[in-house]
Amino acid sequence: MAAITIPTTHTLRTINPRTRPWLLTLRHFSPTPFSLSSSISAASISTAEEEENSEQHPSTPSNSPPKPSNKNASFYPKRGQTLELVCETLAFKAKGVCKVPETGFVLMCDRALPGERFLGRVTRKKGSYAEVAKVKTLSPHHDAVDAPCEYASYCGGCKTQSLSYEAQLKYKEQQVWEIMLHVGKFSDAQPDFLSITKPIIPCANQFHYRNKMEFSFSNQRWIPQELWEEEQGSVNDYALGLHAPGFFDKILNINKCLLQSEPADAFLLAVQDCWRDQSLGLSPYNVHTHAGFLKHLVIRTGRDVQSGKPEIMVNFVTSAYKPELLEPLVEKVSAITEVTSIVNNINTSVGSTSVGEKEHVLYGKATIAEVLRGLTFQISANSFFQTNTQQAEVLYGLIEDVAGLRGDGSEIVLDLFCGTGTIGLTLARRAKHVYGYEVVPQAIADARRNADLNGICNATFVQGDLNKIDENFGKNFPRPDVVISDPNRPGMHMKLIKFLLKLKAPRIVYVSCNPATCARDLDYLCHGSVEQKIKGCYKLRSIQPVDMFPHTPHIECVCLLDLND
Ligand SMILES: C[S@@+](CC[C@H](N)C(=O)[O-])C[C@H]1O[C@@H](n2cnc3c(N)ncnc32)[C@H](O)[C@@H]1O
Repeated sequence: MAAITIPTTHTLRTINPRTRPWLLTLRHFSPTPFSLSSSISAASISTAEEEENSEQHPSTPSNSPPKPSNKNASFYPKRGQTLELVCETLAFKAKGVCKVPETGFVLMCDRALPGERFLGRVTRKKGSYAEVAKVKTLSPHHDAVDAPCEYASYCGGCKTQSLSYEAQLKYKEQQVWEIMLHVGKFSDAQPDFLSITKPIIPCANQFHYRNKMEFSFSNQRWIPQELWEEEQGSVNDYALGLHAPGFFDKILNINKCLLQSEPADAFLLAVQDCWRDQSLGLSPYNVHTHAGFLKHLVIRTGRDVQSGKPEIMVNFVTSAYKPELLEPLVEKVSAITEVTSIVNNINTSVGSTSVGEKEHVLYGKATIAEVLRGLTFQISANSFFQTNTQQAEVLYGLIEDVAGLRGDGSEIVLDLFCGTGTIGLTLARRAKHVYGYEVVPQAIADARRNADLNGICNATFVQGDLNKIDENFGKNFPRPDVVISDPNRPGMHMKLIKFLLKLKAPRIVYVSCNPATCARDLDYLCHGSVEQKIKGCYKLRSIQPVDMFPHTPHIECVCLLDLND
């Protein structure tokens, strides 16, 4: 670890947030028809999960990519063509944006970083832009630093480890700005836009910040081309690790991950040391043939709330319930001091999800504990809990600030997508009552238990699918003073947006882990949509990006909306 230079929080906070010089560069970008902005809106909402959801939002930018302009029609790359390119900036999901000289045609390249000159092969044409795969770097990117992780150049987890942290922050902030303009349809000509979009809050710990990591087992270890020679003659083809970028069936074997907690890293190594032992007779799951037993290993780190010592929860996800098969492995790893819980989720589906249809406790407790904003939370294996505990303190502090509760115990809070109740329970201390809604039954059970555990009596948690609400939704709680909405990546369903526009709560705090769907939903809430027959009635007061996940493309935002007068 000595090789990692971690900038101090102090240094990071001295990036001058007020001047934000990148804004000048950005303004130069915007007037071209095939600017970064059009590529962002075209490429923005495209994870499988989100595509599934996109039917609800026929006008999402992903469904209507901008038409090529005449200027760009003069150049249209052919699939398989190799081009020499320079990456100009980073767009959403940390895709490198390049332009063909003279025509300005946009090409997006995964893992190309700003300033990098490289050869790229056109892999896909997507209407107004094309995607390229990097073939060879010709000269390195700007703001380059040595990536401390040995897997950084081929692991699907981190994409920007070799970019200085200051530069990562700059591009994240820039992406939020661009998305709010081009997807959210807010205007930077609006005099207060600069004060509405707040500077990104850096993460104090840039390594070992994750309290949860999910690794996959595979019977076919993926070896990157660079390592072919080195790995020749490897005895075992089995892998336990992370996906190669863009592949569901290629697993890179990983012995340590600099993003997860140090105890979790030691635990991973211990599992790696024994799971292939032939005497155990354990087979990894094959995603093609669907044969095999071990699917995923999920490691969660919490702490003993009394001593503060780290505790580990292990979740073995298997294709069948065969506790006798797992027994020898469980015996070995339960000897590790930090391990306080081992559960087994049984997932018989052919999909790659780690959530089981059934869960069995194999050792210790069924939950793990964590302390957040002075409250204790018990978390089950399948319940959502913010993955970066330390930065969650910062995030929840912000949410509390913008929620602006008077603190006299007179106000009602509606906590949508409440998970284990963390946000609602931190606000309950200042509210009259909190009503939380969440789809995962285990998370609701955790939320209720967490309320009891912390002696909170003014919170009600209800299990339900917020994508399937009907006209009865809203009849079981009084009109809220503040709505907190913290959806997962697909954002809010149109039914929920329509409900909120009818409910007209004075204030909405929208917490988002996907700026593209966030911008789309803010557009609906503020500007409405002729297509959706909705009239916006909110005014955007602030957008605060928060970096919860250094070295990855993920960006969290806390947005405040006030009801129009
Ligand atoms: C980003 S998490 C936020 C959880 C919580 N607010 C927190 O900070 O820990 C999103 C939550 O939404 C839940 N969720 C996803 N889809 C949902 C749906 N259709 N209806 C209700 N809850 C849903 C997930 O299970 C998850 O707990």
